[in-house]
Formats: sequence, structure tokens, C-alpha cells
Amino acid sequence: MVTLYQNKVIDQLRHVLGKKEHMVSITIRMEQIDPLAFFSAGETLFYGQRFYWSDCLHERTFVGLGRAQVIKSNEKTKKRFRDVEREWKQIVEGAFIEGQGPLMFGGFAFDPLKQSDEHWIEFPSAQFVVPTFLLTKQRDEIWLTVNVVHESLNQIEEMIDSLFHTRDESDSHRAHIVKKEEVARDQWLRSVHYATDLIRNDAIEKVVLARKLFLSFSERIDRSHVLHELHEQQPMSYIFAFENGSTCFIGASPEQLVRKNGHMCETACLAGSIRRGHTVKEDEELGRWLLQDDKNRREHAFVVDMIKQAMNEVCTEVVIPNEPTLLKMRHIQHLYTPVQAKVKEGVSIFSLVERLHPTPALGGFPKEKAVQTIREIEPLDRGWYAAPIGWVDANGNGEFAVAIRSALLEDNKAHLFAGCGIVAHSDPHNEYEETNVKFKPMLLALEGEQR
Ligand SMILES: C=C(O[C@@H]1C=C(C(=O)O)C=C[C@H]1O)C(=O)O
Ligand SMILES: [Mg+2]
Repeated sequence: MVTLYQNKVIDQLRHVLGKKEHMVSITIRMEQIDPLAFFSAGETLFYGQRFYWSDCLHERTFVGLGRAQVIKSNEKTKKRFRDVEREWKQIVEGAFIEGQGPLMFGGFAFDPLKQSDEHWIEFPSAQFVVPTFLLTKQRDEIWLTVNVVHESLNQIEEMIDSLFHTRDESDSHRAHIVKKEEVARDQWLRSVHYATDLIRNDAIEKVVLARKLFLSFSERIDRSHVLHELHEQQPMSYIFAFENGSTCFIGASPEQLVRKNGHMCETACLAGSIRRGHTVKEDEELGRWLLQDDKNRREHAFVVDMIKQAMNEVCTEVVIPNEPTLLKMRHIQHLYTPVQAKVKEGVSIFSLVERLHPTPALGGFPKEKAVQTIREIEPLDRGWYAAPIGWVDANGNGEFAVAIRSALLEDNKAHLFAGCGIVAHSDPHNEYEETNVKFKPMLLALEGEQR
């Protein structure tokens, strides 16, 4: 069975390799194969060069292994979005395509102007990869895309051999946590307090402040296992992982930044939070409280107002409900307002990302002032946390999530991130508790807990 596909890929490549184009991209239909198993199969050959994505509706799952092309930008301004767009167009235009065509996956740093922390060294202002092997699961169909630039037929054949003959050798001894440290906890609490002062003095209206939890493990963290846990525990989230050399950025985010399909696009306003209840009754009470709480409604309203304005500038037929509803995740419930619109001619997904990032759900309001305040008073480098992560295809369609509920994994270390929206009546202690709830998805996935 495996040999059949192997032959099919190699046959097609034999016919098209050596053409003058820069990259050859062929796609074939496959039998069922579990995307997570495919991610694991790449462990030996492609460790440090893998990615994983599945959207919150399970419409599409992508697993990328290896790197046919890399787009990278160290540009600190908004130019980075346009740089990526330009390079992607060049790659697609120069490619020889059979089938659905190549797709790139990657993301952006939250704020390239923030002094960078050594842990994020492998994650530049913007980076996207076109993988050598892309597995796509869409509805119940599986496709394999092979993108080749320099490799010979023999090399590809050997890679396919290794990928499809790898046994699942997940080792039974699991890494366990040996150290847990709340990084700069007191400094963060002081920053929250200071932010409320700024807000009371009308210097700013909302600012999102994040903090970090550092974990150290007994042995190397098994990334496939963490992805598996995130899937089991957070089925309604975007699940993502992006390996870059020795580090891996991973998470389970409930927040969509933007999705574009032809002329249609979607985004979402997500801000305002409370934990889930222990009983149905308590859960409903907490939800009702959240829907009516002034402080949380303010946090949410900044996001709706800004997104409405941004979308109206580049879209028509913008549909936004007047009232938020509840989005209930496993540990937390949020105020949620979905947005749909039709994009004007010539508006790309990159320009939507540029315009929206960061929304007041992750930055604050007004935008520039909020980002600057974060740069000055937040005791960490966000790197790619709270920034856009996602994919774009050869037709310019794609989807980005906001990379929250996430962690940066090193060999046996993990840096977890969580933040919350500070407005006039924020209480530092309550906000601190809110971040504790937001650490849970990553924390429990890393601990490998089932419940
Ligand atoms: C910043 C985070 O979450 C954001 C902040 C929220 C809030 O303060 O209520 C809610 C959802 C997210 O937009 C995070 O999870 O780290
Ligand atoms: Mg909040």
C-alpha cells in the first residue's frame, strides 16, 4: 500500500523534475493516515522542521515536514507583512504545480521592537515555511503534497521510505515536571497596578499584560504527545506547533484572527473571561454574570469597536451582532462576537492580518500606545505569543489564529504565557487568577493529564 503511493509520487516527480521552474509541487490523494502519526513519523528525519495545525472546527489539519522554501523577515515595522506577501507571490508564480499547489505556514512576532529574549532567538519578526512534505486532511480526505526545489529523486524516495515505514516508537517514560516557577510575579502585579493608574489618568484605555510560567522537566518533552493531549483536552481550539531548530512554539488557542476564502472573510472578537463552573448551575450563573459584568463588557467593547472600524475600511457587508454570546472552552468562558464580511477587491489576507494585529484583545486601545506600554512595563518578551500564526495557500486563501494559550518548548524546558485585558476597574489579584486559568490548557497538556 505504502509502496503504491511512493511509486505514484516518484513517478509524477520523475516527469516534472528538472523543469525550469524554481519549485515543483505535486499533490496526490492518500489512504487514511492519522495526521499526528505523520507528525511523529517525521521525528527522526525532520526534528526541528515540523509544523502542525488544525482549526477549531476540525475542517482542516496540516502537517508539514522539512523545508522546501523559507520566507523570513527581520523587519521591525509593518513592512514585514508585505515582505512575506511579496515573497510568497514570487514562489507561487515560479512554481510548477500539479494538484492543489503549495501552502506556507508560519507566523509573526507580537512586537519586533521589544528587546528580544534569548529563548526566542530562532523566531524572527516573520517566518513562513513551505514544507517538503505537506499532509492535508480536509473533511475526510487526505492529500500529500511534495514540494521539491533541490532534492534529487533518490533523496525524496529515501525520505518517503523513512516516513511511511517508521513504527510508532513513543517511549513509555514520560517527562515529568521537576521545577515550576512563576516568572516576575510581583513585578507583573505591580505592572497591572501601574496600568490601572495610567487608565485612570486617561493616558490609555485598555492594555493587555502577560506573564510567564517556567517549567523544567525530567527529560525531553515529547512534542507529539503534547499535541495529542491538546487535541484530546481542547477539541474546540486551534491546535498549532511550529518547530524552529531546537525550539518549538505550541498551543491551543480559542481565538481566530482572520480567515479568508475568496471574497469572504471572518474574524472574531474574544475578550472578557470567567472560569467554568463545577456544576451546570454554577457554570450558567458564571456565564450570566460575565454577560452583564461592566468590567468585562468594557474589555470586550474595545475589541468590537476596533475590529468593526478596521473591517469597514477594507470590506463591505460587515455583519456583527449587537450583543456578545458566550464561548465556553474546557476551563474558561469568554465573551464572543463573531464577524463576517466581504473583502474589497485586491485586499489580501496579509493586509487583513496587518490591519488587525494586535486587536485590543491582545494589545489594548489605542493600539500604538498600548503596544508601547506593553513594551515598557510588561516583564517579558512575548516573541510569537499573542501574535498571528497560520497558513496561506497558493490562491491567497488562509487562516490565522491568535497564538495564545501557548508555550515555547526547549529540550526539557517550557515557557508558558498568559495575559489579560486591563481596564479601569481591573483588580490585580483577580487578573492574576484569570491568568492562572489561562495557563491551564498548556499546563495540563504538558502534565499529560486526562481530566
Ligand atoms: C491574552 C490572553 O487572552 C485574551 C484576553 C482575554 C481577557 O482578558 O479576558 C480573553 C481572551 C483573549 O483575547 C491569553 O490567553 O493569554
Ligand atoms: Mg479579561
